[in-house]
Amino acid sequence: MSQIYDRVALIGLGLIASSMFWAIKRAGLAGEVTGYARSEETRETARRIGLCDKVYDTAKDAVKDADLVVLCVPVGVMGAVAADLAPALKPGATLTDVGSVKRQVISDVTPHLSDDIHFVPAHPLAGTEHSGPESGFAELFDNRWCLLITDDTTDRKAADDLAAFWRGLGSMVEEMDADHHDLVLAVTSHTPHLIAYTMVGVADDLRRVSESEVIKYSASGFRDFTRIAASDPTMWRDVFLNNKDATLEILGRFTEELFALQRAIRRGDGDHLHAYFTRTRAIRRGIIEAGQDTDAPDFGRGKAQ
Ligand SMILES: NC(=O)c1ccc[n+]([C@@H]2O[C@H](COP(=O)([O-])OP(=O)(O)OC[C@H]3O[C@@H](n4cnc5c(N)ncnc54)[C@H](O)[C@@H]3O)[C@@H](O)[C@H]2O)c1
Ligand SMILES: O=C(O)C(=O)C[C@]1(C(=O)O)C=C[C@@H](O)C=C1
Repeated sequence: MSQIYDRVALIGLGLIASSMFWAIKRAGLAGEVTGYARSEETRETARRIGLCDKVYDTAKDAVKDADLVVLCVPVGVMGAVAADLAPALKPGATLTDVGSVKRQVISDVTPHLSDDIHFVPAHPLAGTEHSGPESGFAELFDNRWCLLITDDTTDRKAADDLAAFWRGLGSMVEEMDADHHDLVLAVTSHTPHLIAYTMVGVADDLRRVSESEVIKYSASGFRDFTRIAASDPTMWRDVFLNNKDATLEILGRFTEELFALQRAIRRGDGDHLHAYFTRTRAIRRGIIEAGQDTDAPDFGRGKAQ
């Protein structure tokens, strides 16, 4: 892979930014990578572990002269962070983000940008339950999708360069519009996270099942739930507050299905349960046949079942 940008700035040095940094270096995609983190402690950690060629104390200094600026902060603060650094952006630069929600981020960020900045939002569909500057690794994006959000106002060269950059980071790239992205992710990521949070909360509430039993016997399905439910609370609070409509829509459908299954159990309607589980098994097999089970069951490195 060859260099795509002279200078890339990473804003917010957590899991995604640190993984991007190591993957940029692995592929030689940028001449120089600068970074900014809000807390002094994170900046110190970044300097200690060699995360970024240079770590700056302000976002404005980090983005100066950057050809690509990547916002890697929680969805709820994207607008405020963009407002802070926008005056220092180089004319003609591309601004992107990695937020898990797109429509709200676009409405929060766009008003702060002048016409000579090309904003191309993105979302890598890859993560772990870990966060912070020391949690990243170069392989995080390998063979995972990265969705670029484009429409007829998107600068074509900026989007094509960003797509090449994400391919260089290891991802497969597809373009999508923001509303569709938010609906798809509500189905495949956001609502499943809420369900995992709930199930772990239920187990915790159930005093008749002791904590040690929950730990001892959670070898399979529930263990995956506990991993998901260990994800960063700030990130996920922001996801739900900023993808409200799509999540509520999918959650409504989910509860209807759950009630139907509950009724089938109460009535002893085995045919209903069997037919339902047969349908869902076919979906799982379809995912495996499509070769997209790179992260299950133990995210990232598990073998497909
Ligand atoms: N973790 C995942 O699985 C995953 C996957 C894809 C996309 N994302 C998205 O990527 C973004 C970053 O997530 P992450 O997992 O790297 O989180 P993280 O918690 O590891 O890192 C986020 C960083 O942003 C910093 N930050 C928070 N508020 C800030 C502010 N006001 N100003 C400056 N910095 C601030 C935090 O200190 C932290 O260093 C989020 O928008 C998230 O939705 C996460
Ligand atoms: O494997 C995980 O930890 C994830 O949940 C990653 C995951 C996902 O739901 O697939 C989580 C949020 C993101 O925005 C993208 C990816």
